[in-house]
Amino acid sequence: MHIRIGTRSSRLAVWQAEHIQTLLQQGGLTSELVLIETKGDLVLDRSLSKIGSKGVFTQELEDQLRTGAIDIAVHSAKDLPSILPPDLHIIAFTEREPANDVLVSRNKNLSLMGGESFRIGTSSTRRVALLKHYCPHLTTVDMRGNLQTRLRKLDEGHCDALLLAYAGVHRMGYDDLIVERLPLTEFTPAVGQGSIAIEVATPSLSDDLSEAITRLINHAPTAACLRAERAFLARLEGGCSIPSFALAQWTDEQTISLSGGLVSLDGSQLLKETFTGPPEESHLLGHSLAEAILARGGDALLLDIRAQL
Ligand SMILES: NCc1[nH]cc(CCC(=O)O)c1CC(=O)O
Repeated sequence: MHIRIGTRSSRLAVWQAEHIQTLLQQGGLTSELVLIETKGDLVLDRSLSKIGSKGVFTQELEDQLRTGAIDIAVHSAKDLPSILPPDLHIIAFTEREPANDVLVSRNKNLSLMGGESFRIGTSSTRRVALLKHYCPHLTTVDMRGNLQTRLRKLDEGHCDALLLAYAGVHRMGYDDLIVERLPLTEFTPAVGQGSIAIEVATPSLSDDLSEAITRLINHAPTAACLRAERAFLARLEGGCSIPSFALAQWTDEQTISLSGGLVSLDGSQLLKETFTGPPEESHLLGHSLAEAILARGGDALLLDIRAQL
């Protein structure tokens, strides 16, 4: 059967959809891309938290899944809300790229820990808050738009550097512009960063086809990690706009370690915990992490964050 793949039309989104297309092709499945604009692509003059907390980059693709205009939707796992409506499901997560953030600049001498002050372009509440916490000497410049737009703004002098996900920078072939790889322990990524997710609507795709796609694309170790991270985010009822962070990693064959937490928007308060457990209990791991963070003052912090966004 021929598969219609729904994707946003940014270069990164199309790269990711073509990557999925290649994996399907290797299993003998043909496909085509259907480009769909989302609110997050069209509204560029407001921060994501102001546009709406959930589904900014996914809603229009989900609408097309439901009408049957597309068979699968390809998203950055990071952009997919942690709680999906009951008729929508994730059937695969690709093997994760290194999940860390990177500093991108034309100036090779810049470093976050270098002590000198410069301007970093980012629109992510997590990155702004972590920068305020760990690097208070730096300033941030609000910057929306796709990777190419941000690089153009960098070149036009709106900022001195960008803070971006390694995965996107690498997929776009901009590795040469990376001047620093940020440590996962301090700059813990957003839930799902570095993996690509396949979403389907229940009645429109046959079980056989769905299973075939899962077999070709899903990376089980990554999926176990993302289940833990997404359970954490679901318990916080957070979208991509709250300054939360979490990363699950395999410690050995049997165990997953999940570190994550919350940081206040001004960076003054940072809550972080690590939980370890078996992959079959990854959901519980995420839930436990969230409960621990909420109990340590995260509940009040979340209220505060929501009131300010
Ligand atoms: N919200 C934007 C977004 N969504 C996914 C990625 C990068 C690719 C990935 O994490 O898989 C990016 C860009 C960025 O954060 O730098």
